[in-house]
Amino acid sequence: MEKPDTHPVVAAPRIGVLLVNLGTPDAPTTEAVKRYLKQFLSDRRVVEIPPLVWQPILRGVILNTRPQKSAKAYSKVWTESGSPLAFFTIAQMKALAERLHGQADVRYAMRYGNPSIPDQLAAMKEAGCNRILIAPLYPQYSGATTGTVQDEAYAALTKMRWHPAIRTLPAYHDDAAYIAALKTSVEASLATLDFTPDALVISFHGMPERTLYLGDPYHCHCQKTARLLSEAMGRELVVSFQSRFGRAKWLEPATDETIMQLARDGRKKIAIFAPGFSVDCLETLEELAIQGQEQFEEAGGTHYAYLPCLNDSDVGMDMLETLVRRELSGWL
Ligand SMILES: C=CC1=C(C)c2cc3[nH]c(cc4nc(cc5[nH]c(cc1n2)c(C)c5CCC(=O)O)C(CCC(=O)O)=C4C)c(C)c3C=C
Ligand SMILES: [Fe+2]
Ligand SMILES: [Fe+2]
Repeated sequence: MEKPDTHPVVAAPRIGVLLVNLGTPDAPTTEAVKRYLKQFLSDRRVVEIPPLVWQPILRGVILNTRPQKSAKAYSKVWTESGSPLAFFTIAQMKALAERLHGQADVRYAMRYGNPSIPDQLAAMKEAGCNRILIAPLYPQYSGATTGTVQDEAYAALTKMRWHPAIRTLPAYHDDAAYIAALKTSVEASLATLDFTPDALVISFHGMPERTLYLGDPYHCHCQKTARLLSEAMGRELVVSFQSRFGRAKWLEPATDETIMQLARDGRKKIAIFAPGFSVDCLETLEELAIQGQEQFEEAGGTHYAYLPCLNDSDVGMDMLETLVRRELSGWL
């Protein structure tokens, strides 16, 4: 390499915080959803079937059928500001940046779609961030969520000559700040209802059941969140797992079957919430709030309420600020 005339520019050092969520299509169209699902469902942390077997199924069947169906579902919850998952994640980033008073460069990335983790890490490095906290926004750890975010970040670092120091936010499924925020948020939402629920359902995104036996802690993390919240609230919570995908057996009981059974058992008024999602998204606003209500009423239920995620609420941001400041200790 030819020797340049000047020393390379070295930016003033900064602390960076990168909030990372799952990602979402760029638009509620078949094409955009297809692009998104192709990247998402090609992640070997998400679908643990050998690519030689899986890719022909994905490209031949799934990507020719599911995008159209999913695009219809997305269009029911899409807003003027775009996908709910994206705009709530951006709102969280802005609120956290404000709370950290310029002490850190706060950005966000998506594991699938845009902005990508490698692009954001490169931009932060360029801006001088030599210490970066990567915060996957998943309270419960799973290889398919937290694990793959960390894989992607570490892979991006292999392209950098001068690494920033890296910290990662651990799963916070049993953190007192998280449980307290959920209790406050759920109780505040319940107080706005014009009925008293006969049952309170806590729904987590599902995973293939075999991941539990392979050592993924996700199932235990969900159960522990539910137990701690139930103890904190002093009331029973009915645990279930939603969004089944594919033919394998998933964690049970399934949310749709659970709510229909509650109606059949005479529990005609229910409220449901999903604390495994940091922000509201397709899986909560369409599957729980819309489809869930239809299923419950078809089974004879009379009163149904979906309670929102923490999103960028004050109580949710108090919690996120507590977690982030803790991980930044010694840096800030
Ligand atoms: C919160 C944790 C999540 C886990 C665990 C998870 C596992 C998981 N998901 C799929 C397949 C799909 N998930 C989809 C949407 C989706 N999933 C999560 C979160 C978790 N997924 C979120 C936040 C979202 C919503 C995204 C949005 O844009 O709002 C979808 C796409 C939608 C659809 O076509 O139904 C698929 C597909 C698998 C296979 C899996 C476990 C291995
Ligand atoms: Fe999912
Ligand atoms: Fe378990």
